[in-house]
Amino acid sequence: MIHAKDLTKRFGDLVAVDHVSLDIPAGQIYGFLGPNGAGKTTTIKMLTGILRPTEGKIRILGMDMDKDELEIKRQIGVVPDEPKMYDNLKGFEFARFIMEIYRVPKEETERRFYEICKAFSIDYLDKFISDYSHGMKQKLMMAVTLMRQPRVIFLDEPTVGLDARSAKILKLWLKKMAQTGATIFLTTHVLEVAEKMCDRIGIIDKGRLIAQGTLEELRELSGDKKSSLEDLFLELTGGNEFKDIIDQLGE
Ligand SMILES: Nc1ncnc2c1ncn2[C@@H]1O[C@H](COP(=O)(O)OP(=O)(O)OP(=O)(O)O)[C@@H](O)[C@H]1O
Repeated sequence: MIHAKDLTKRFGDLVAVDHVSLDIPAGQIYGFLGPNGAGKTTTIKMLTGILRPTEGKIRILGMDMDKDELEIKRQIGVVPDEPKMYDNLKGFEFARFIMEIYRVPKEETERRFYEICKAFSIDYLDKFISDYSHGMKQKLMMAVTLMRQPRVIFLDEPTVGLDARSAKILKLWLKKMAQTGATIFLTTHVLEVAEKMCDRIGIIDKGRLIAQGTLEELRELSGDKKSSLEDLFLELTGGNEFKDIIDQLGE
């Protein structure tokens, strides 16, 4: 469903994403982890057609990004870390606008939209988006994305800004969608989110995919079957310099 081969993005001399290859089948929740500036957002932007790769090939839902970019964009769902929305619209107007652009079956989608709003406690649809907090915008963006039931969904840091209840609902909703065959790609710094909900995890560092697999496979890679994802992550991305700092701090 999500397939990338040797995906690379250079910004001048900086190689932000360096020959990353991914193969994520239908029904899988894939967690993309990495330190700040590792290349997660740049990867998502390329996979969703927002940024053109310097090198590499992308296929989503069996379509080639070079040839079918518009159709891919019509079929996928994207929840960016900083959703850009129309400040001068009210929440329910924004939802209608999205329904029109994507030409979805209106009645059924509207019913699902209100069901999702209820689950996420979105009770501010008659207010202007300009008056929303970051978390309120994030939730509305999720609701208008999930109401379309896309078969492939990308979420950049989806739990940032969400309260504990909304984060829990989101996890359950995404799991339910994956069970019905949707493919979900999410980035997160919250290792607990990755540990609890992702079927497979990829770790990117300085643009390179340094490890990929189930939690079990990552544990085997480190040779310690009991490691937590936090230990594995720090071991893979930390280096000796980090260990020295931790030692100095007495951990
Ligand atoms: N438009 C751009 N122009 C130049 N450099 C960029 C641009 N976008 C990203 N970068 C650089 O590419 C690298 C990867 O950035 P990216 O935003 O993909 O990281 P990230 O893993 O999402 O980080 P974070 O966890 O902090 O959000 C960084 O060094 C960043 O400064």
